[in-house]
Amino acid sequence: MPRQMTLIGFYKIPTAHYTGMWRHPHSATNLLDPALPMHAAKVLEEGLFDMIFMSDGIVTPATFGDRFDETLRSGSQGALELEPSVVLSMMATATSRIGLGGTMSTTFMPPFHIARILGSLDVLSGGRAAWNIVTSHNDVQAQNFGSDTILPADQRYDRADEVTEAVTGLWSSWEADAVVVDKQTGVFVDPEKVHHVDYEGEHVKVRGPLSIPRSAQGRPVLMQAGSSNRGMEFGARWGEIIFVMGHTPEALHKQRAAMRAKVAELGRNPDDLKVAALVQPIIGETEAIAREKQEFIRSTVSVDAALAVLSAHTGIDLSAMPRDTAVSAIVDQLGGPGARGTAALLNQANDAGTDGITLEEAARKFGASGLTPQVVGTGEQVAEQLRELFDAEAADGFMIDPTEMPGTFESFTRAVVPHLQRMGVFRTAYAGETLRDVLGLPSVVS
Ligand SMILES: Cc1cc2nc3c(=O)[nH]c(=O)nc-3n(C[C@H](O)[C@H](O)[C@H](O)COP(=O)(O)O)c2cc1C
Repeated sequence: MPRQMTLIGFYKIPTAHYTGMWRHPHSATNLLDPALPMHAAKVLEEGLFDMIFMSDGIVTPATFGDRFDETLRSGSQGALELEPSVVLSMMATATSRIGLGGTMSTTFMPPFHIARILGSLDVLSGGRAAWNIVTSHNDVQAQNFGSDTILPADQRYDRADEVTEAVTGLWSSWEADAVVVDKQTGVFVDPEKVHHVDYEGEHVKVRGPLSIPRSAQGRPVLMQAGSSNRGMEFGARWGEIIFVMGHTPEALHKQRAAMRAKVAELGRNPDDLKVAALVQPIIGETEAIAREKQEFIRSTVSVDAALAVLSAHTGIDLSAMPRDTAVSAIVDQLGGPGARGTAALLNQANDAGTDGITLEEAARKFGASGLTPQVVGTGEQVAEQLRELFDAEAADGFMIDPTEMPGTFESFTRAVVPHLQRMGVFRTAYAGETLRDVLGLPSVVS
């Protein structure tokens, strides 16, 4: 079978990367009704997506003007953040095949907690869970978890290695056939097939075993999105799906090749890694309608809301900075935790213009898509652009960044997926029951 594309839907409320998503006339308003995430998951399952994914920021962003006011007032990213595993559990009950990806931070969550929550989701969903492993970014997050400051980035990744070793150890603490449940003999679980983990690192310590058996797919799929050298090293060791952001096909191709090379260096098969690029599709009945939609999105960006998100991402309070400051001048200041990826993206956006862009122009771009590349056109044209990126090996698949919730998922499923299928780059039926089967990833034995 020819190489098949991986598709992941980014479920995020009130907004994903387009700061005005919740205000879009086609977006739902029942944001706290479980019917909304359940519907979104069902729509993506109809479109045979590999997974629905939820990120988690674990803080109300408050860098802009040193207050959370603009974030909350404008409903920009982080204004509302439901705990992913709870929402994913509801999605699980509404679906039977689609993967369920959730984010948990290795910096703040103990390994037993992570292993148990995602392990439970994995067991109860029939082997459909995935863990987006993040190390978090800043002190304000740490302040929600009992510390004044966050560990330095490299130490966070050292801790993440230990937490992931412990979590995967816990997920392996029950042998596959440990559960007996034989009413005749009265044996519930074979204790010979359940083992302590006795993990002891510099940062974490856990005895185990886990209090739940293995899932149908052995353990949840591991996802990651590091962009620093240390982050990529971590991703190469653990990642089965890696998220990337790139402004050009060349930049994406380079990132994918670099990740595959690092994976191979560690003795893993690079084909066991799916590199998923973020894209924001804008789909119209005609190309002209799609362009109008793109312009509508651009024109409804709030510069303050975008600057609030950008401030949170870079760790720099951009509230008092003159709007006509050249972006190149700001990029030079971006050295803080979590800022490198944003700085690199701003540089790419900047390079796209001949004279460079101002802070206000950057905020308008950032507020429309978070600098995620927009893919604009009819369903067929969007499918064609994705197929080109896929065929050029710029990515193994895509994370679909919505501009309307759940409208983007509905139009993508109905207008784009059939063309991808016709082109032979996307499945026409789910292969197998578990997420690992669907992704074509090896099952976990040990
Ligand atoms: C698509 C995508 C989703 C991400 N989701 C989260 C998230 O939910 N929570 C989080 O703290 N960081 C998230 N990140 C940030 C990454 O985990 C990572 O920290 C960032 O890309 C910077 O890389 P570095 O950690 O190597 O510096 C995400 C990044 C991308 C590209």
